[in-house]
Amino acid sequence: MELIVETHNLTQRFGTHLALNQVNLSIPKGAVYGFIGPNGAGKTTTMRILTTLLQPTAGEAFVNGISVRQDPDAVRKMIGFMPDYFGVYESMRVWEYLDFFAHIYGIKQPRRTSLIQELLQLVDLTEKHDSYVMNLSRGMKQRLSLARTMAHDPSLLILDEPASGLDPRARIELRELLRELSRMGKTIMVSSHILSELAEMCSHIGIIERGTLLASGPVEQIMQDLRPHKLIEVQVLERAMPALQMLKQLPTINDVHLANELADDQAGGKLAINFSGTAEESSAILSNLISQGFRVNHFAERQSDLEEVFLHVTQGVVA
Ligand SMILES: Nc1ncnc2c1ncn2[C@@H]1O[C@H](COP(=O)(O)OP(=O)(O)OP(=O)(O)O)[C@@H](O)[C@H]1O
Repeated sequence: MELIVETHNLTQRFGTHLALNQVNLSIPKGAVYGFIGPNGAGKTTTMRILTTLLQPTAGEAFVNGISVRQDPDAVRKMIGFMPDYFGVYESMRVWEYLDFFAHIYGIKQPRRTSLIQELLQLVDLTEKHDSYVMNLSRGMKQRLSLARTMAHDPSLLILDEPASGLDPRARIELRELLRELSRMGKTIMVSSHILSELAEMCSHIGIIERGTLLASGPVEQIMQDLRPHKLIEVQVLERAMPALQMLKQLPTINDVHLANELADDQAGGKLAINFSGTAEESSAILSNLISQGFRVNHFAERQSDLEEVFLHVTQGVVA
């Protein structure tokens, strides 16, 4: 597994306050890495170090194997950073805003003009080419800001709380955009203090609290490690009671109960399975039901699981 971000005992002090405490991050190339923690956990501080805006007190951070301390210029070329504030560009037109940043990145004409068209198309703002930034919605501003971070074609995007303050539609649009960027081969590190904002779009997550990295890795693995007990919901079209009896016999199941009242023994219904096995074992439960003639029309792990992992790991303490 090739890593694009690696930190070794990364530590940051502000006076006597320990904002990061020996953080060891590993982000594989191509990952969508959700960096999650409550307010004040140290997310922005980590991102500022990775983007070379802040020198760490101790420890090391590498991007594509290059040290942020030793060669910050090379690191900057590989990173697109979207901070959690937009900045004061309200009286610029959309194209001027992108032109300004592309110019700073050293992109010459006529390439700059075509690049602006490409970036606007990517973030679905082509029609806003001549609009003033101040007239854009918050979601549009976020997408424009994201377009800006892409101007020099970086391989790593670091996005600080991009979904904060967005309405549900804008959030979905942002999620789609991040998926598209991921398909284009970008590695994305994205922070939030709300896990559900990130849960569906991340391949990996890191959970940080009070400067300490509590867990980090592929989403599935974190779920497996931190919340061995899962809840599987099953719905059968009929014979819920016999299905319950059958499931009780399976050795991989800790407990199973009916999740709704049944009209009679032959009625269909919902079952809730408490289970701590692997994905293969959960698939075997489904095979068992089907091979014994039960007609299953729903079989799923409960969606709130990741949220529970987060609550379980963090204590919700604000530093
Ligand atoms: N320049 C600074 N000087 C002093 N303290 C700082 C500075 N920057 C951050 N801190 C402190 O370090 C801790 C971590 O802050 P950081 O901004 O990294 O948290 P965060 O996880 O990004 O939180 P949020 O979700 O609120 O943005 C906080 O206690 C914060 O007050």
